[in-house]
Amino acid sequence: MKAPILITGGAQRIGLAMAKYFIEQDVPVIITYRTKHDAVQALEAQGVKCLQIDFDQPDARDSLVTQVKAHTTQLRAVIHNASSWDCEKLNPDHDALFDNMMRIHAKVPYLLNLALAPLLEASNEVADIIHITDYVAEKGSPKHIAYAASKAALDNLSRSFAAKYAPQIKVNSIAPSLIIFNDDDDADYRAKTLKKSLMGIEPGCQEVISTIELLLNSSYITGRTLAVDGGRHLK
Ligand SMILES: NC(=O)C1=CN([C@@H]2O[C@H](COP(=O)(O)OP(=O)(O)OC[C@H]3O[C@@H](n4cnc5c(N)ncnc54)[C@H](OP(=O)(O)O)[C@@H]3O)[C@@H](O)[C@H]2O)C=CC1
Ligand SMILES: Nc1nc2c(c(=O)[nH]1)N=C([C@H](O)[C@@H](O)CO)CN2
Repeated sequence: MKAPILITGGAQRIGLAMAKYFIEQDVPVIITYRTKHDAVQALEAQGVKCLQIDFDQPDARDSLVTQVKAHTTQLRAVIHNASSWDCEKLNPDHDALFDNMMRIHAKVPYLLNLALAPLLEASNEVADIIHITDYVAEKGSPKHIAYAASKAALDNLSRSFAAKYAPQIKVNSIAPSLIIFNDDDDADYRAKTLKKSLMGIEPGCQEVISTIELLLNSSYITGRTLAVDGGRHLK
């Protein structure tokens, strides 16, 4: 029996695409979800262990670790995908915004990596931790200041945990720019965003999945950040 992959925020969009991909590859999957999207029922029918976890709740991390340990004795990978793309304009309580961004993007991955390491080390092959960050971790973002800073913190965790857990566990970041739009993104925003990269496309979830597979299949890449950004840094 293969060891499962844990994906946080797996009930919609990129996280859901990851879960569906690994199910198709006959890899056991555990997801966390906050909102019970329609997809959760379908995932459960396909054998995915779906855990309702709101990381803003104080007992969330302990509850997740307890439930994961009750479900499996080993993990093949943990993919920290759950995220809140909040901004200063929509959240005038900047004190709370900063704490919320740091919690979901840095504190939760930090504490889960420490708590779940024994399960990853029990894997019968080299295991992986993958942090899904963002291009703006490198560049910053005047409209998503706290978000970008929290993603930069998450990116830095890759280097510390890579050094701490090698050689049994590899730890890397994937730093996407535009992957998929949100349904409420209007035509003007879409056109403006597409122009920000050299490739000028909305690549879709498979772009991230292919990068995850590259990391899972590598025996050597660790402590690194793989940019998936269409050459945005050169525009
Ligand atoms: N989409 C894109 O183009 C890009 C995405 N990224 C990164 O890729 C990853 C996936 O992106 P995308 O699929 O768009 O992500 P989403 O914005 O769809 O968020 C993914 C999930 O995270 C969950 N989540 C948010 N806050 C919490 C919380 N406090 N507790 C538990 N779950 C929570 C959400 O739950 P709920 O459904 O309840 O809201 C949601 O289902 C993210 O890390 C994102 O930052 C980076 C650059 C571009
Ligand atoms: N949690 C999320 N993070 C990000 C999202 C998103 O929808 N959810 N979207 C983006 C944008 O696509 C941006 O990369 C381009 O405008 C960034 N992060």
